[in-house]
Amino acid sequence: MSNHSAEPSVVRAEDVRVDLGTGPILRGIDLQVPRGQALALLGANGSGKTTLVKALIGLTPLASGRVELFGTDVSARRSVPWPRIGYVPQRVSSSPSMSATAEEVVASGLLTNRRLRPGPGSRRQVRDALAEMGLAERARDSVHLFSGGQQQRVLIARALIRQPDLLVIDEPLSGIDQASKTALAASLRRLHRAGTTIIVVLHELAELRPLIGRAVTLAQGQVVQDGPPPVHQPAEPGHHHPDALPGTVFNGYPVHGPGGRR
Ligand SMILES: Nc1ncnc2c1ncn2[C@@H]1O[C@H](COP(=O)(O)OP(=O)(O)OP(=O)(O)O)[C@@H](O)[C@H]1O
Repeated sequence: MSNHSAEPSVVRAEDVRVDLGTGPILRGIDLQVPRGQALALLGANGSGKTTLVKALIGLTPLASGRVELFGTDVSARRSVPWPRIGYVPQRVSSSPSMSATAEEVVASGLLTNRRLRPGPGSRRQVRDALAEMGLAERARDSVHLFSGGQQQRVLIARALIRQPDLLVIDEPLSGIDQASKTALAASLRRLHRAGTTIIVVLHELAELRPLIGRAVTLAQGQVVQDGPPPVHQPAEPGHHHPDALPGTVFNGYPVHGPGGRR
């Protein structure tokens, strides 16, 4: 990985631990994300992906450790640079057992609007953001009429409206229609080319594979793999591909195939 020592990393997490409920959810997380990187956070259900992205942007308190955003310590959660962050929480309907709370959805709007009063150019910005997500024609329609994928794109447009330096998206591909997946992948590629740092929580790389430069895999609250995106990935996280060669790694897990097989 190249060393961007001239400027602070967009994200720098050191030995992060998060405790929720009865025990540790994340342990010993070290993560540096340089400017302009498109990073996928992979891992099985419950491995801690959502908790990690929320900890990185100050929405979940740390039990110990430290997080810096753009060189500023945000561990105390008082100095999170909201205007530079676009956050799109996990869709409620994509995960009924671990749905985003109303607070989280509201927080995502706060991150977007806290320092911005709608000004003379705001309508244009809204239209531009919706157009970016392929929804220019739907600007005046009520979102409860939208498909899940369209609603997801509206949320992303809300995160994009002020052109954040860091975009954090939780499971954008889950349960959305193919047109929305394609539109989303194209939009994220454009943002990446424009220099936006992107952290995206995914079950599988799928349509976003061409975008992703680095994949970090979590298992049971710890980083178990960090590097270029895996070449092959099983459809079901945590399941080994039947053609896996011994000693290879799929989705972050070493594959121990049968002895003499090549
Ligand atoms: N507020 C909470 N209180 C107690 N436990 C929690 C809380 N939030 C998450 N957890 C637990 O922390 C673990 C990690 O959850 P998290 O949502 O971060 O995982 P994930 O990798 O994003 O999973 P998924 O892919 O299902 O969204 C799970 O065991 C979950 O039950």
